[in-house]
Amino acid sequence: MRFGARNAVAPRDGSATRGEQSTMVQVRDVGHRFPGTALLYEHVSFDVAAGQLLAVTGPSGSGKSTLLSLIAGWDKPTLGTVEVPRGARICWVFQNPYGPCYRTVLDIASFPIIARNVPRALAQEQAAGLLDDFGLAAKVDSRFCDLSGGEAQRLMLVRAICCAPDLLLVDEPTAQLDMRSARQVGESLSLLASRGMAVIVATHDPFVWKACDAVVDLERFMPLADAEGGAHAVA
Ligand SMILES: Nc1ncnc2c1ncn2[C@@H]1O[C@H](COP(=O)(O)OP(=O)(O)OP(=O)(O)O)[C@@H](O)[C@H]1O
Repeated sequence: MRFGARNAVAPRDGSATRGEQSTMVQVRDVGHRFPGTALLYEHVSFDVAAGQLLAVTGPSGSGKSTLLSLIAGWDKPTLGTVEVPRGARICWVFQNPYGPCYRTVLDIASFPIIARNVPRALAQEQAAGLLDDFGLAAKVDSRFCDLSGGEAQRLMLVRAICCAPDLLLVDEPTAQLDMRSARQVGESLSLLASRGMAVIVATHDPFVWKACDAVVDLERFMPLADAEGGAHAVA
């Protein structure tokens, strides 16, 4: 699929038209530079609706993580606008899985649910169901530090769902994973989107691209590429 930079990401199941979907992120004509540096990119425009999975790719240093932080509201774009509905819950999954070594997988996953005042037994039941969905049923009693890299990354995704976000931002989730684990993470991200959240993942990984509704390649938005004939988003 190839689409113009201003178009919405295609509906996941093809059933809804663009107007019927709730837009979670609207990026319009965005360009960004840090003080004293050149523009990383310009004229970046796309929408992401609830239930959609979008990859942001580009060479190292092209500004993938920076774009996520503009969407999260941590930074303001130098040019253009980024809009996320007021009150939307945003969750960020970092590149390196992190957790307390001696806590169990079930403890780590259920904590955000317990923190919303759900009784512990019910929270653990909900978390256990999600861990099962993400292939971690056999690991519920394992300690965090005994998990493989892929398992730990999938636990971070489960934990993110347990925070009940509307928008999930995921930064390079497969950087240290083998192909099988990378494919599993791609499938897990797709599962998250199918449950109704908007998911944006910064990634170089073709296994993750495959799972996505669309891919925005920042290389096409670098000022030089623009001078050579215009910017596009591709999928
Ligand atoms: N606060 C900052 N001040 C100045 N420059 C910055 C700042 N944050 C990031 N940069 C620079 O902006 C560029 C884009 O960084 P960013 O981390 O967004 O790239 P990336 O595409 O995610 O890279 P990678 O794939 O290597 O993780 C880099 O050259 C980086 O050094």
